[in-house]
Amino acid sequence: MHPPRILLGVNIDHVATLRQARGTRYPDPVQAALLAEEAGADGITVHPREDRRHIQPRDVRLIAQVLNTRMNLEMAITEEMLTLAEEVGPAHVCLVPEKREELTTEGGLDVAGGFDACADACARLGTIGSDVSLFIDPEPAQIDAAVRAGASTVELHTGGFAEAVPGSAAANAEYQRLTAAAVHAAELGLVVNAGHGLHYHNAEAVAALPGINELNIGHAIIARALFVGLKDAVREMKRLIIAGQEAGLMAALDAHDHEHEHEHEHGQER
Ligand SMILES: CC(=O)[C@@H](O)[C@H](O)COP(=O)(O)O
Ligand SMILES: NCC(=O)COP(=O)(O)O
Repeated sequence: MHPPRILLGVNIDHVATLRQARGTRYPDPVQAALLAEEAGADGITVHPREDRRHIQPRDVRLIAQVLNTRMNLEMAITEEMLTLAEEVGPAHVCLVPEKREELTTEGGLDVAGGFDACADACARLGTIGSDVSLFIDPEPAQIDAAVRAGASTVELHTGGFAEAVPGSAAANAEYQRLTAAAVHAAELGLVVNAGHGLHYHNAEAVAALPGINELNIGHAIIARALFVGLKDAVREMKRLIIAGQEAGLMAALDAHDHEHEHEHEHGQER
């Protein structure tokens, strides 16, 4: 049976980055969210940061009122953000680590190290009906802790893979790490998403990882939109990740057939 088609969550933070750079009213992330949906986005991701560098709480409130798909609210575990989540009631919340001085999210949430805060946030967000995801490095200990904390989903941080030189030993090692993590998380019953730093040259490979439910992609799509328009940028990314998922499924089938042939040959030798 064919698994469900891979989903694309479009992160629109960087529409707001451009607006905040000049303090104008445009470009409007609300408009971006609706255009992305029209082009086939399966969900819209927003990450209001403590320093308000891009998406503002007001954007989050407005977007929540007009979305036709679902909101994935990325947030640090702070009282202010938990209160915002309770107010807007997003379908999904992804808990992320946050540092003011970072250019972008540098690592995954340390669920094992900050277990009580994560488990409390999962329980609190569960009461408003949000599915809670934890944005983690592709490490078995973090995946195990995510299950214990009560999360339904993990988002594997793909930054290590995205930043490695394509085709290098480091990129291959990161890819193996992501593969093992995706398998491990799925075996534990978690929904497995992935994201961060993905673009038009690496997202297909990540979509081919086993059992990926959704990729969340922002910066590259908004950047591409400058040249081709937001709708085409979303459509292109969607085509790429669906092709990646298909390629991953074909490769898994080939590997499975190969294994059976091997077993058969060895069986006959005995
Ligand atoms: C948590 C995560 O993966 C980030 O990708 C985030 O949503 C991007 O944040 P910035 O765009 O603020 O770097
Ligand atoms: N969680 C990842 C995300 O929302 C998008 O990250 P990026 O594509 O902007 O790096």
